Amino acid sequence: MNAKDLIENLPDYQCEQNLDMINIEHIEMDHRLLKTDSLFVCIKGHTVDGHQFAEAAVENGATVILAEKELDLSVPVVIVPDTARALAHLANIFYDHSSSKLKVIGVTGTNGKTSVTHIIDEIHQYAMQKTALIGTIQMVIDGESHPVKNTTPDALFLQKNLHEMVEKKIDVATMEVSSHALDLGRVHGVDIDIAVFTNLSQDHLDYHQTMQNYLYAKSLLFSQLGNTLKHERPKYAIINQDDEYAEFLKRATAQPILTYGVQNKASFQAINVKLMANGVSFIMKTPKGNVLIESKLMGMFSVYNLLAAAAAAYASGIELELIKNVLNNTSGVKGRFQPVEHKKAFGVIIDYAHTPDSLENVLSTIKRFCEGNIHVVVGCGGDRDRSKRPLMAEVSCQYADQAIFTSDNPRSESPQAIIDDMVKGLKNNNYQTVLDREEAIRQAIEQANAKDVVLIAGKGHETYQIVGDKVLDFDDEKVAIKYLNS
Ligand SMILES: CC(=O)N[C@H]1[C@@H](OP(=O)(O)OP(=O)(O)OC[C@H]2O[C@@H](n3ccc(=O)[nH]c3=O)[C@H](O)[C@@H]2O)O[C@H](CO)[C@@H](O)[C@@H]1O[C@H](C)C(=O)N[C@@H](C)C(=O)N[C@H](CCC(=O)O)C(=O)O
Ligand SMILES: Nc1ncnc2c1ncn2[C@@H]1O[C@H](COP(=O)(O)OP(=O)(O)OP(=O)(O)O)[C@@H](O)[C@H]1O
Ligand SMILES: N[C@H](CCC[C@H](N)C(=O)O)C(=O)O
Ligand SMILES: [Mg+2]
Repeated sequence: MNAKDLIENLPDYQCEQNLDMINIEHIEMDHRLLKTDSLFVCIKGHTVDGHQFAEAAVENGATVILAEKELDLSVPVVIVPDTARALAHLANIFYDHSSSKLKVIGVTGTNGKTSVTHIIDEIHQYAMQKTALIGTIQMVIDGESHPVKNTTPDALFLQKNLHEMVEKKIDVATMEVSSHALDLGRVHGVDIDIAVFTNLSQDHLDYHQTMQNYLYAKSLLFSQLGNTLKHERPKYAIINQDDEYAEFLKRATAQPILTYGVQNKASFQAINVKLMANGVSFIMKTPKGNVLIESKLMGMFSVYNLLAAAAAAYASGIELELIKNVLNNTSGVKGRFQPVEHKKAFGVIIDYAHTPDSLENVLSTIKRFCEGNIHVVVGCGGDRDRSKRPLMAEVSCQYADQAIFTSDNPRSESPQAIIDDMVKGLKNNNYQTVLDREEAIRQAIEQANAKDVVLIAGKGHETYQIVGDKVLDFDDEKVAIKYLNS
């Protein structure tokens, strides 16, 4: 693409040099990945300032630099007030507004995004549509898996892959939209058709500082719904009517709304809910009549996830009978309330609960059917919201008979200091602290008797432990199996 034609799309830029004869084949924000004929965008990050790589970028093949300040370089420098915003805008144009050429479903909320996106994706696949999925675990394009760094990728990765999806004739892309992504504008320009809200509870206060800021970030998915210049499909907001922030989020959007819930009247409402030891059942009231749902997924939180996915699929035009079939057959996501297969007389469950609310949901679900004692192994991530640490410890001691507090991705923090934060002020004493996660899992399994349940929480599908800068192999399931078989 001609550099001048591309850059002229920006509302506010300065460039002293001539861009007429320059061809842009790639846009890049990481100088290590540069190819020839590239536009390099300097982003001021949380760790480093990308402007410091501009010179190296030119050496690596950049023919135009987009920056927030003047730089003395041998190639033209385009100056804009905000390079991150400009990048999202330009990537959308460079990749030809790809999001407007396929259906995009975005799911936000503190808990349940991965779970709900997977069910929505399954429903569309069952309806014979070609699908893509972007989220915490991976990006999947028509069955092909790609690794991801973030739950919601940066604008460049996102636009590039939406383009790939259009090339591969994907009908519907379902993506998790994190609050960080919304705050940082990673989805600017993405023409989302159906926006889903799961719930809001405490997490990420290291980043957002207050719950108001966190709520505001989440609300951007709804206030930006339908804001893109080019869009052809109708828009829908899908809101959890039982969440305390439902009304705020409904007011954030001007698009049609479908609600779901259990306690309050909603477009998709679960009545006669039965929470059983082997799943849930309920009557799902819908705008097109009632259907009986009998699912293997566990707990009240799964009822909400099933309703959210059903409402989104309905808004997407899928037949109710088909939605029902998938809800009744879905087996959930790896690392989410996942039973470990073994021959002992107690249960072991791996789960990704890493917030006070999700931990409470999972533990209270176990409490409903556990006939023995509940053991929980849990830690809190380093370089993440510190204020959730004592809350997670308190919930653990409140619902479990025995808690073992251990490490979960300590990152740059001292593992002991994280555990100290967890137990500071804790009134209960039904806990131990075991720094080494493998040893913690071993002890929990050793302590379990017949009919007990061991919950290993916080890491779910993760196959690593981040300690300092090192990413070490660690898989809760494999470790549990090792001690269950010994
Ligand atoms: C705080 C945050 O969101 N950070 C994201 C950000 O990293 P950063 O700001 O530290 O970037 P940086 O390293 O300072 O680099 C700045 C610029 O210099 C460039 N650079 C850097 C080094 C170099 O040698 N050359 C170079 O060109 C980089 O490509 C970048 O353009 O940009 C990176 C690239 O897009 C992201 O991967 C990174 O996510 C980090 C890994 C992260 O942990 N993010 C978390 C907080 C996050 O976003 N989480 C949410 C999930 C939350 C949930 O599940 O609810 C998510 O969506 O993943
Ligand atoms: N609707 C829900 N409400 C509360 N807790 C839930 C809900 N759905 C799932 N959970 C719990 O939260 C954990 C994480 O679920 P999931 O991975 O679907 O959430 P997420 O929003 O994608 O999380 P992340 O922000 O880390 O990507 C699950 O393992 C389960 O314990
Ligand atoms: N998306 C969440 C995942 C947390 C998973 C937990 N294992 C941890 O590392 O804290 C985060 O990045 O905060
Ligand atoms: Mg997720």
